[in-house]
Amino acid sequence: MPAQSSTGAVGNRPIVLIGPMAVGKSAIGQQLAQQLGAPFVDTDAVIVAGHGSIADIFAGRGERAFREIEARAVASAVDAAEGTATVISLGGGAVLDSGTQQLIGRCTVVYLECDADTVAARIARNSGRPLLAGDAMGRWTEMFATRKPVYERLADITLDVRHGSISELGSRLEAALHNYVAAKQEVEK
Ligand SMILES: Nc1ncnc2c1ncn2[C@@H]1O[C@H](COP(=O)(O)OP(=O)(O)OP(=O)(O)O)[C@@H](O)[C@H]1O
Ligand SMILES: O=C(O)C1=C[C@@H](O)[C@@H](O)[C@H](O)C1
Ligand SMILES: [Mg+2]
Repeated sequence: MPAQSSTGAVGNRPIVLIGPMAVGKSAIGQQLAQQLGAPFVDTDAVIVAGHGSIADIFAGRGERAFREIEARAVASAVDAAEGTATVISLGGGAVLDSGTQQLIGRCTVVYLECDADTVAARIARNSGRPLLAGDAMGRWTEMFATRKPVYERLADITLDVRHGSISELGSRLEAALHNYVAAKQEVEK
């Protein structure tokens, strides 16, 4: 039995993780990539590597500039991943951009579904998320209410991440991807 599963069973499209802040996009994305033996890209990390901390970009250049940088980072990541099962974790607000919404139509989009109770402890330890400054939980809840319909509309797969460790959720996501790809192949026959 091989230690890692083949990426073939999860298709040859980039796998894009979306969802609100602190839901686990980066952690579960990295876990999934490791399981699949696939490349992993975290677009927030790409932005930080190229432009400095997200908090500094927001403070110095504003959210609008951040969103422009973010849209370019997502487009480059998706372009570079074309034809492969590269796992790409987006920032929580990346899908608000209409170009990004269109672009990830070429990918398998996974929405990590969560609730305020599950993320509360992680948000309380918040650091480096400028949009959660002040009343972090209030801000998270407000943003989630606005963004939830967008996440739901873009999702090919929805994974409930309210229970389970990062490695358990990685395994559940891999199984969900197998089912999704098999069902798609059946329809295309
Ligand atoms: N299922 C889980 N169990 C325990 N801890 C978790 C779980 N999922 C995520 N975490 C932890 O919660 C924190 C936030 O997770 P992560 O950074 O992956 O969120 P994110 O969705 O990428 O957030 P952002 O939108 O800000 O990038 C991290 O410390 C991560 O290790
Ligand atoms: O939800 C958001 O708007 C954000 C989420 C983070 O991943 C970062 O991209 C940034 O802090 C903004
Ligand atoms: Mg992240």
